[in-house]
Amino acid sequence: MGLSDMTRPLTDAGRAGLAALLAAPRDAVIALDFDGTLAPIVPDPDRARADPGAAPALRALAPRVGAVAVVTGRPAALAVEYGGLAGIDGVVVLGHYGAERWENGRLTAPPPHPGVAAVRAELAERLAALGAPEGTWVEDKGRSVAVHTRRTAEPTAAFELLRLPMERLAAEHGLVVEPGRLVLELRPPGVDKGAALTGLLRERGARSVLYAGDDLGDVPAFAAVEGLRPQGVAGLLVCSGAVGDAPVRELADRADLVVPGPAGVVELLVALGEELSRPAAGR
Ligand SMILES: O=P(O)(O)OC[C@H]1O[C@H](O[C@H]2O[C@H](CO)[C@@H](O)[C@H](O)[C@H]2O)[C@H](O)[C@@H](O)[C@@H]1O
Repeated sequence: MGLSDMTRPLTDAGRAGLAALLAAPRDAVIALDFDGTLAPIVPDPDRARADPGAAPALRALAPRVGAVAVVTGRPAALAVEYGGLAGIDGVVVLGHYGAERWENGRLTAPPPHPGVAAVRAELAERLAALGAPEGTWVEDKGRSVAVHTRRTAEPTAAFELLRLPMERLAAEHGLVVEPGRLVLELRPPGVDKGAALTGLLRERGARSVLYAGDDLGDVPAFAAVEGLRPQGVAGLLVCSGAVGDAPVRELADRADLVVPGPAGVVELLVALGEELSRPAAGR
């Protein structure tokens, strides 16, 4: 297939990022968000699965680059399961915004934050008292709890109704709210995808990075890539423009390339794999 017009960056910085990745792939990290980037958005988070082309594309890329990483708000083990990543050598999964790390079948994680248990105990009563509309659904993620409004009759209105009260509840217990696509996640502070990505890039001595994301939780990773460019790490920022929902404007505006959802991300990954499998000078 090769790099088509759809998979070519539109900015000078993005073209420089892609050129650096192709010239020295072993010095490159390819890092991807999960929901909305590798997996299409669906109403029930338990049913989210990576695009069928994602795992084969990552399997082809992993031996050719410095690292392939999935950087997600999901528990790392769930992203491994829903992504079909278990048997792919060289994939690192940074879960819970970087609090967890899965690599070679091993999960490392800090002890749970006590505020999560406190919020868990109070949440149902608080939501009822706030008049949370029917369809409001709580995802218990172990290290955090996420309040989803996608399945209510008016998801955006429900999200706005709950946003401030959830911020207050989180603060009462030393947590923060991570807003996402029709979801308010109450989670421990001190981690974000920017710090998680930067740590991995430093660990691998990366000289280039491709990062693809679709949601507000990916903004710190975009900012990290932008901040590393002047330090000599070339970066290609890809926005997975959600199919169905409007794309997150902040990401689309900062991206070097916008692709149509997970199918577009997979098309890009496949094209990169093919490009890297061709014999080329210097590789
Ligand atoms: O960092 P990510 O991998 O993008 O995870 C962010 C959140 O994704 C999930 O919620 C989103 O996807 C769901 C399934 O498609 C969708 O129903 C929901 O509306 C989206 O917000 C996940 O459920 C959350 O726990 C993650 O934090």
